[in-house]
Amino acid sequence: MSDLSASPVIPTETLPLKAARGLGPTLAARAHKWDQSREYCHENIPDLVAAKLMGMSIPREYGGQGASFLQVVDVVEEVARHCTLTARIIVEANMGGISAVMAYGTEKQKAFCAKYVLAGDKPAICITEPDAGSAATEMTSTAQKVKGGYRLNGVKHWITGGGMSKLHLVFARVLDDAGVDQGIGGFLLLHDPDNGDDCEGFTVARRERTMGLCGMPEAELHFEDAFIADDMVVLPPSGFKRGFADLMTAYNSQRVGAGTIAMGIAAGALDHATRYLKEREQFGRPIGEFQGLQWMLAEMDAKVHASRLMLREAAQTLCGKGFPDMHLAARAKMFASENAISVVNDALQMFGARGYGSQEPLERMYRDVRMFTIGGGTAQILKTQVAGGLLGIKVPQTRDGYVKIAEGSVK
Ligand SMILES: CC(C)(COP(=O)(O)OP(=O)(O)OC[C@H]1O[C@@H](n2cnc3c(N)ncnc32)[C@H](O)[C@@H]1OP(=O)(O)O)[C@@H](O)C(=O)NCCC(=O)NCCSC(=O)CCS(=O)O
Ligand SMILES: Cc1cc2nc3c(=O)[nH]c(=O)nc-3n(C[C@H](O)[C@H](O)[C@H](O)COP(=O)(O)OP(=O)(O)OC[C@H]3O[C@@H](n4cnc5c(N)ncnc54)[C@H](O)[C@@H]3O)c2cc1C
Repeated sequence: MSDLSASPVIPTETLPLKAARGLGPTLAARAHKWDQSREYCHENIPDLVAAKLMGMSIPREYGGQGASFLQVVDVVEEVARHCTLTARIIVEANMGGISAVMAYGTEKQKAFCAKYVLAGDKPAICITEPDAGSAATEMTSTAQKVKGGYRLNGVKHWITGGGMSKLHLVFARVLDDAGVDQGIGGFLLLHDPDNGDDCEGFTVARRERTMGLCGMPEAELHFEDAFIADDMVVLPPSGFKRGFADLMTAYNSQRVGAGTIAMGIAAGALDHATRYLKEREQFGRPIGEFQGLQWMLAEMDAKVHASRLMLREAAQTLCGKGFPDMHLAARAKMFASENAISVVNDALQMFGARGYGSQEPLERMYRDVRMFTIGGGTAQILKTQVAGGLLGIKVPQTRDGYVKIAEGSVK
């Protein structure tokens, strides 16, 4: 468990954090390559495995380090300063889907998933569909109960790592033998064709061409009667009826991780800007002597630091199921992602034309950071969630949502 007495500011100097700090310059030197080639950073994976950063949050009994979410976010911030792509891999190798399995899974599922993640696999979490993005509970992918398991049907898109990830946690609407909707469950699907584990009925249909994080595949996945055996169903603790709530409770850890990547990019951009303000001279003096830029720098620093504090608070304020509190996670991720875009934008501005070119990492960081008010729950959705918490009311978004509450059909 995390050291809850840890200072809210100074990261605990853990072995993983030391390892991440040691890897920083190497990751930074390679980051441009993945961005330009749009290739996955396979070369980084052995370094992450050797540094025990893949699956550091997995309990020791399954081969991990048993690291807390607080210790994970410290590593994520450090890596994100240098390479967004690698930071996203570390988040999904320690939070979100893998954390749901470690919390809700069977012994077999935990050991099975730990093996892949510890060996370097970044699991994919499959929630979003073409017609169910923010309105995730309107997903139409189904898991029809059949003898020995379930048949998955549907389309998921914007799946991070699609085509690269071996493990997939697929959210789907469970239908019993009679086709009656039971609620939403999580289904573990292995896609590892190089090792003969190709799931029939599962296809990677296409890859998005993205503005940032260019080395990470964002793919559309098709499920056509893909069979998932009973023992690969992640049964949420409250059953399928509240399966979405339980699975999203686990997902809140990934929201904190995603917000930390955004903050880490901004922290890295702040480092670059601070360096440049002392290096660049105009009017016979370092541009850092101009008060306007000094004030910008101070504001950037405050935004990064406030984000860091909120994220570290969320990482260590755990709900009953051992995951970050929903509202703290939403607030931290919303705040960090919006402010990170602003900070990276200002840092790029301080470089003048140089910031707009590829001699500095700022333009890549600016393209990378832009996703974080969208992926992981948009800033708008998270603000609604925070407001609902502040008001102490449910905030249904469908037109009949409030009617159902009034009628008592929705609690
Ligand atoms: C918009 C939503 C919040 C859901 O809204 P709905 O009005 O459709 O449904 P609700 O009644 O609000 O929720 C149903 C049920 O689940 C509980 N819930 C919802 N969210 C959470 C949460 N984060 N933590 C815990 N519990 C949650 C809610 O309280 C209800 O429970 P009760 O029935 O009241 O007990 C939701 O659809 C939403 O979050 N939409 C955004 C979609 C999203 O975040 N997608 C992420 C996909 S993965 C990704 O993007 C990866 C990229 S990243 O870098 O990580
Ligand atoms: C880089 C990247 C990686 C991703 N990785 C994954 C992944 O690994 N797994 C996965 O499942 N998904 C992933 N996603 C998908 C992501 O979760 C969705 O894009 C996100 O939930 C928003 O859904 P949408 O794109 O359909 O936008 P929409 O829901 O169509 O929203 C469009 C706009 O309307 C706003 N909006 C919608 N509803 C409301 C409302 N009720 N109130 C106010 N505003 C509203 C939104 O905030 C947004 O501005 C990823 C997305 C990106 C960009």
